Amino acid sequence: MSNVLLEARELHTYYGSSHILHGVDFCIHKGETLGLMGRNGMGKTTLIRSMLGLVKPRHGTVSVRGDVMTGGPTHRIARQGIAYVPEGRGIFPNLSVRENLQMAARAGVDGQRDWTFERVMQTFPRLAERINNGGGQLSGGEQQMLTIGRALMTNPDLLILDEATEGLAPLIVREIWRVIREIRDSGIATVIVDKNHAAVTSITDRSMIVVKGQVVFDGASTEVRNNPELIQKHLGV
Ligand SMILES: Nc1ncnc2c1ncn2[C@@H]1O[C@H](COP(=O)(O)OP(=O)(O)OP(=O)(O)O)[C@@H](O)[C@H]1O
Repeated sequence: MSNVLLEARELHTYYGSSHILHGVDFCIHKGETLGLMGRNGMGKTTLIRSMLGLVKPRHGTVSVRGDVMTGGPTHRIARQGIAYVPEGRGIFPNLSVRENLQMAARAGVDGQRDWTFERVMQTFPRLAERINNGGGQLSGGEQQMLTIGRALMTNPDLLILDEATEGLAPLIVREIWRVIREIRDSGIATVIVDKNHAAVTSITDRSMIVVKGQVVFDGASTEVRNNPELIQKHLGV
């Protein structure tokens, strides 16, 4: 049996008449960690949205565990063990931290319940201290942690993190990287989009670089790390 979790072939996605993705191929396997990199506006988020059924690609196919599911529906793709932490935050501000987490709880595709409320509390001690606070009362960093906690409560096989550290204070950023490492080590496959290419390439097995809606690199993260020219050309500021 193949262990590909999520795969895309030849994706072309448009917003109105703007052609954003130009034939993108993508795949991630069980337990794999993948960095998705590229400068602003190159199409990383659009690629993720195209695979999750949040925007319908005009050409190409998306398959989840080998089943073609191009264009969604998103909830069916999520039920296949794929959790998405979008840029910006997706929590319920009027519910407490506890309620936010508990309402997301479910068993994974294979019935696994590794990520319990207690384990999320252990992973995010800061959230444990705020358990009865409303989601809206949390700092930006705590809200980001709660969003990741909610995703973990679904016991996913794949977690997609889009700019999880964006705009957060250095101390919180460090804590989020620690958590991402812990998630990776627990065996959950992860796709990590982040501007910090040094952090991304040190935590992932594989990296993809997207330039103007096309994949210009797909290979070992160590190859990116050891190639300053590649970094300068496609990722440097
Ligand atoms: N809803 C939308 N309608 C029209 N154009 C959009 C929309 N969302 C994104 N775009 C455009 O599509 C292109 C790709 O955007 P996308 O968000 O996928 O890039 P990105 O690589 O994720 O970069 P960023 O880090 O800035 O999010 C950009 O030119 C952006 O302006």
